[in-house]
Amino acid sequence: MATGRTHRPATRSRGIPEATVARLPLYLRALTALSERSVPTVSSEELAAAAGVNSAKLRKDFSYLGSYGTRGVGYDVEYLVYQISRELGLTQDWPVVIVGIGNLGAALANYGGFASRGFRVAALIDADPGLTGKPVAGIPVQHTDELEKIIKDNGVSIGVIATPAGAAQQVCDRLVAAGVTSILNFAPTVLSVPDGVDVRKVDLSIELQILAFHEQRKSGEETAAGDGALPAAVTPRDDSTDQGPDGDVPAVMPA
Ligand SMILES: NC(=O)c1ccc[n+]([C@@H]2O[C@H](COP(=O)([O-])OP(=O)(O)OC[C@H]3O[C@@H](n4cnc5c(N)ncnc54)[C@H](O)[C@@H]3O)[C@@H](O)[C@H]2O)c1
Repeated sequence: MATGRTHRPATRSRGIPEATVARLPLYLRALTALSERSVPTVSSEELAAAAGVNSAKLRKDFSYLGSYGTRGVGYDVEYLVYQISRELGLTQDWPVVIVGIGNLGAALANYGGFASRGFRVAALIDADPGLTGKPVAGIPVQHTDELEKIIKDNGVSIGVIATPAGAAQQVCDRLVAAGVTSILNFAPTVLSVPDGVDVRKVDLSIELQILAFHEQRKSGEETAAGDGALPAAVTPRDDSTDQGPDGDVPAVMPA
């Protein structure tokens, strides 16, 4: 559920659009579930439904991979798993460091889903000397003094930041200077990075705010429907009557 942007052009150098890249993990998750059930082939419609994507978009996405499926048979599940994994760079092991081993960092360290997807937690790093040497998820926490050495020794290119917002930029700068080129940022702050460094931001509160917006809109529509009126989004506007008492235009949310 990563949100945010990567510092990359909209189309990757190999011609795969960034929006397609963002959907590949959705296909992979659906395909992995089919593979676990030993399903040999899948139609574009079935896979699109399982991934929550429109089937025409799926076919277009797969054409970038050179995968067109077989008419009447569909796509070979195992081969597509391999193709997408290869395209996403998941056929190799990616050592990851997590910086900031508080509530969130510890939860991430304990998350089994990283390893099963080829992301090995190589080290846990925290500035609190009281945590140094303490095992979290079986891995002893190391002090930030060791950050550069840890990155170099483990060949780490992906860093996860789970520190307070105030420390995140400084941690990011150190990670980048040490050779990290991809950052997953959980701290609620915008990070500045040089060209060539990808940042993805995860922010649950932003996701919740977007849901709140939709909830508000839905309840507005229900109220309007309950009143026997059309939902606000489709209520025809009558500019002669919808001015508020002091001339303000009432807040009607456009569709
Ligand atoms: N993205 C999300 O959806 C989401 C959800 C929860 C929390 N958060 C954010 O994640 C961060 C961590 O939250 P938490 O609840 O785990 O906080 P926490 O206070 O439990 O843990 C923060 C840890 O960072 C360490 N730290 C502080 N400065 C550091 C530095 N310079 N270098 C290395 N480590 C340092 C602290 O010692 C502490 O162990 C916060 O920024 C919080 O806002 C984001």
